[in-house]
Amino acid sequence: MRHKQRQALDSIIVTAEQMRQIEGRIFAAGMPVAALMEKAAILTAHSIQELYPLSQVSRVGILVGPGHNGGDALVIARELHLQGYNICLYCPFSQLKELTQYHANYANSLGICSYEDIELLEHCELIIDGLFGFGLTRPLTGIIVEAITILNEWNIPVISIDIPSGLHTDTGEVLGIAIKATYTLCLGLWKPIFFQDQALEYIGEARRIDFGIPVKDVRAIVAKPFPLQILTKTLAKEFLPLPRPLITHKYKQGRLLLICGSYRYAGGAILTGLGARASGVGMLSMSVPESLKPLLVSHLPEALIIECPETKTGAIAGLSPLASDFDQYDIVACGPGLTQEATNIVENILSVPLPLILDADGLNILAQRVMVSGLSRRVAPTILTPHLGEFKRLFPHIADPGGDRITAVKRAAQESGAIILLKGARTAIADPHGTVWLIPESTPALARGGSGDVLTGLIGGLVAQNSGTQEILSRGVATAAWWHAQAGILAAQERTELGVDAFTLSSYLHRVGAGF
Ligand SMILES: NC(=O)C1=CN([C@@H]2O[C@H](COP(=O)(O)OP(=O)(O)OC[C@H]3O[C@@H](n4cnc5c(N)ncnc54)[C@H](O)[C@@H]3O)[C@@H](O)[C@H]2O)[C@@H](O)CC1
Ligand SMILES: Nc1ncnc2c1ncn2[C@@H]1O[C@H](COP(=O)(O)OP(=O)(O)O)[C@@H](O)[C@H]1O
Ligand SMILES: [K+]
Repeated sequence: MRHKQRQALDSIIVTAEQMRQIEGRIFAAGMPVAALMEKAAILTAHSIQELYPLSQVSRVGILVGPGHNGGDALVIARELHLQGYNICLYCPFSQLKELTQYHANYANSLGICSYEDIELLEHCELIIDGLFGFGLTRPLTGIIVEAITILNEWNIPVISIDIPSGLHTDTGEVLGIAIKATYTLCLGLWKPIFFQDQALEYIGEARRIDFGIPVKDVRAIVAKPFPLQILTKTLAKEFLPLPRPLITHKYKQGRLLLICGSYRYAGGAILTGLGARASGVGMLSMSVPESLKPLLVSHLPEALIIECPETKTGAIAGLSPLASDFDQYDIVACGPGLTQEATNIVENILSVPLPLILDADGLNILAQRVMVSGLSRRVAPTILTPHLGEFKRLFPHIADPGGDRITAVKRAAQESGAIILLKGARTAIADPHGTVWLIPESTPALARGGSGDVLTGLIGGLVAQNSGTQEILSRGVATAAWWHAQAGILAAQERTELGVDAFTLSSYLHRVGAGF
């Protein structure tokens, strides 16, 4: 049980303020500050030694800041020195926090040299960045900016302690300038920065150092349901409808209606259908313009393809009676490849009393008609899956979603009453109650036309098999996004990042489940 609770810390994200409060509880309960620093820094030193053993690297430059990030750096400096590494420190600050000053004095007594000129570290084979951690709130200036500018131009691997110095812990914003790390060793608990697109190129590869923060202290500060959560493999596994019940039938395994496609964007409909197919959904129906029916049947023979009357240019003009019998479905997904001509389809579908996913042109039409504010009046939940461009059109007043994406998606969900999935390198999913799910890893191989269509079908098919409260629904959406990203990673490993077209991606989806 306690092991499971510890494991749960893998999926929690805390803000800088929450981290401060958790730390505060530990200190108030009697843990000496120096002892906690020692625990965290010793484990960090071990990780550094694993990554860069003495057999490969001997000259190590360590950047020491004025606060406890600098204190960690000095404990690491001492340990690596004692192990035989050749250490030199860069510390341009005259005032250090008391504990940091003690460690600086001791490092000095061991004969570890310390410089105020960054150029003297140029011949190091590894740099450890302990300038600033989650205590940084104001922009860097002066000599530190110059030092980081020089350092970022060197071709030396950098390990950042806790976070790359110069980044805001919560938003991932660059405060003046920031260190570009090769690895970042996150101390204790994951922070939002690790899931903010704008910070990713500074973080490099991220690892968490679990130095034994008591679960009860985390629980006391971050109440359930946790406001920021990572969709881990364990959580995804719990949600996938595997194994299937022995006694079941197709109508019990989810009934999904996709409304998609046009003469212009016929491929989008196929890809959405293939995403849905991979979800294992029991019964897939697809409403498409009538002239596309033969094409869709040839690609998705198992699906019920419902032909709809079409406009002169080949967009859906209206839903046929079969597609309008909404008792037959558990969920509807609408949008990929519709074109903006299908305005009345989107307007009408909003009044259907079923969970509804809107993507692509579904979103564009929603934005154009300024219908977002009406979503909260829907009797069933709505799921919007915008990329950044679509998000800006839907929520033009929400400040710079390219910056602090986590806050932006949370606000959008709270304002609209919909579940919002904001696509990106780290896709974020927010529900109207304030929970945000983050997808911890993905691949730029997915940045290709059509991969979003596959995602829409996959979400629809998965959620159709396990719909329920809004909480369950948002977790289902997040699980589908995790699944999609994992399939991308798997495909990119085998075929390089250039080999993951959307059709190929859809053919890798089933292999993710097979790996469980
Ligand atoms: N969370 C935890 O439980 C633990 C945290 N530890 C370390 O403590 C760090 C946080 O330490 P602190 O709160 O001391 O903060 P930091 O070490 O992150 O930096 C804050 C210090 O930098 C100064 N400062 C802030 N902005 C500045 C600027 N623009 N220019 C120059 N100086 C500036 C502040 O006056 C303060 O002294 C973490 O990142 C981590 O490395 C560890 O020691 C062990 C345990
Ligand atoms: N740099 C990236 N890293 C990881 N995933 C990405 C990246 N860029 C895009 N993606 C993913 O690819 C998909 C693209 O979707 P979208 O833009 O809707 O494409 P389309 O509409 O052409 O199908 C999303 O799931 C998104 O998260
Ligand atoms: K740092």
